[in-house]
Amino acid sequence: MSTAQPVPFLKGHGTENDFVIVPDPDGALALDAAAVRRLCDRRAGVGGDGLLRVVRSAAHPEARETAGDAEWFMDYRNADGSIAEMCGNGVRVFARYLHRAGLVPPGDLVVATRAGLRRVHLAKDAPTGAFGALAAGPVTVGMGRAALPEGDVTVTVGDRSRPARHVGMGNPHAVVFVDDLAHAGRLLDPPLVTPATAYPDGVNVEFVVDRGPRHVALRVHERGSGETRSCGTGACAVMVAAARRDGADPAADGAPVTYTVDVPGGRLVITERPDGEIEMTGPAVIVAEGVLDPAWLAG
Ligand SMILES: N[C@@H](CCC[C@H](N)C(=O)O)C(=O)O
Repeated sequence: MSTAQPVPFLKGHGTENDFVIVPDPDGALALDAAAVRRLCDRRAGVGGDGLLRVVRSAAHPEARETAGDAEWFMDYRNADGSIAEMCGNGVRVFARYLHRAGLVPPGDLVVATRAGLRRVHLAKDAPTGAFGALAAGPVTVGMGRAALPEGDVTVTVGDRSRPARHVGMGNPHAVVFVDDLAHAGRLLDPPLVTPATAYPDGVNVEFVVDRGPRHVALRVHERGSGETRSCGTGACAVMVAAARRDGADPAADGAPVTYTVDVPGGRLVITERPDGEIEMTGPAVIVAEGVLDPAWLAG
């Protein structure tokens, strides 16, 4: 990327899935994969599981057509610089940033993502922070509908192979039910997922245990980021896979179903409605802001 000016940034997280936030309203920054990797580097950079570039939809070629419905586009990148369609924790943090920056009022807003439009609700009566903006409090996101492609998928970690459920949440997921989250091992390397043709663009893998009635816990290995402390789209994929396994299908039952999904970095509450829409509620926190040295960023 090239710029002579200091570049503002913020750091935030949602259930400890952490992000570098780069406001770029006019789409002026050419933020390439190398710059994203530098920013997300936990030792030599700011550090994050991913990066949220905040761009006006009208200023981004992938979002221009949706500018009438959503003023802002979430340009999400994984820590390795790759592009992803959607980030569930990220979109809550993105909305928190927009409000903190005075770009949207609390209440409802629509954010454009590569997976389509996402409706976000920022609670109006949440606690106020030092800058007079909503500092905390839950954020609810309409995450769209899950896709449940047919076909068997297998996930292998070490010498152990297990069946998995393929769930699409705008991005790809393989959900594996296990007896003990420790059995997933250290998850330093991406689990092997077969057949490879099921996921031509890679996959996020969630390992899930039961905690109680309609209450599960997960660990996740994210495509492009490694093991993270949370994944919002992954939690939604897990919720749907757990509901079907438990015999709950809101479209057939005519009643919503809600699961609590614990992640290493906190808790998400997820509801699937009879029309198939999935709503996720969880925290979104901005922890710092500053400026980047343009010379460092240029590499
Ligand atoms: N952590 C995110 C998902 C980020 C994208 C993912 N790694 C992918 O490549 O699909 C979330 O909260 O959903």
